[in-house]
Amino acid sequence: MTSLAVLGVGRIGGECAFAASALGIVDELILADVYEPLLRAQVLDLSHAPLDIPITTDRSRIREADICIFAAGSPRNPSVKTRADLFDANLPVAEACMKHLNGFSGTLIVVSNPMDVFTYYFQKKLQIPRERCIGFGGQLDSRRFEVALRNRRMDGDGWVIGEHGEHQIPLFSKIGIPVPDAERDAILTELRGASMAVIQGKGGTAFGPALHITDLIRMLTGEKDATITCSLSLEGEYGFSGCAMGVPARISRGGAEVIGDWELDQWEEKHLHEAGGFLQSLCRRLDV
Ligand SMILES: NC(=O)c1ccc[n+]([C@@H]2O[C@H](COP(=O)([O-])OP(=O)(O)OC[C@H]3O[C@@H](n4cnc5c(N)ncnc54)[C@H](O)[C@@H]3O)[C@@H](O)[C@H]2O)c1
Ligand SMILES: O=C(O)C[C@H](O)C(=O)O
Repeated sequence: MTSLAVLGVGRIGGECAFAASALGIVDELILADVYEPLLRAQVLDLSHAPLDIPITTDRSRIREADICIFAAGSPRNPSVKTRADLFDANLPVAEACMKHLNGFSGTLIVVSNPMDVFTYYFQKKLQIPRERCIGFGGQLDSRRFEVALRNRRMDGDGWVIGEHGEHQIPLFSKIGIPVPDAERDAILTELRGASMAVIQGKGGTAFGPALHITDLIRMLTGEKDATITCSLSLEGEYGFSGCAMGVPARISRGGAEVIGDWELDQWEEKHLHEAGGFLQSLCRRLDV
């Protein structure tokens, strides 16, 4: 039995609730949103699907959930340049959602942006083990990197670490062929704009993140073990603490275990240094 709570059932939260139920990987949904008409509509729409899944909107049940997705708060629109620009808009939302999570002992998947910042915020505020407070974004960024490589007829595993945002770092050293710095920079620029192209065309990203998140849920329920990149509070790994950041991690039923010994090349080290400094400065603004 796996119960999934979703805090914020807008575009991505709603899509995750639907995908996880349709794929049969959760047995109960606990849905919450401040906008009651949307919440009612999502429950109704799901109940009209040929799915046999109990759905509750009783917020007091969130803290009992096995897995909770935090997807509440504002998304970007074309005039919001970076995910970090959502900090001021979404911090009060995270603060408001804290009350539903007091005593939570499951695994929190943080989706709302700036995702790395809220991963750190919830892990520290809730004092849950860092293995059980996982920021989602690395799987999506890594996939986008693979697509960019494929479009250039370069095959290889696309690993992306760092911030889920402008300071993301595609790991060119892991694809097995040398890529000159100028081409790395061009690909990085393309990756920074990858989701904005979706936001401009359809208002927000949904299919990509939702299916990666269901995959993460499968790992957390023990259906499969895998190595992915995700955001975790760091305790000195890669030279950083005082922030959460995308790093390689082994995911299993126990949660996410940081893999701290991946070797990076000079270009990657330089970008990682900038990413860590940037996230540390954002996290210092939190009252944790
Ligand atoms: N990490 C990722 O890869 C990723 C992918 C997609 C979206 N996002 C982020 O997820 C967040 C949500 O995006 P979206 O497109 O679903 O936006 P959305 O506007 O469609 O949905 C957000 C929902 O949050 C609800 N909400 C606001 N305050 C709340 C509160 N205090 N309690 C409960 N619900 C509350 C709103 O009513 C709304 O329904 C954004 O910050 C977006 O940037 C991250
Ligand atoms: O880019 C965004 O604002 C949404 C999300 O973080 C994404 O990467 O799809």
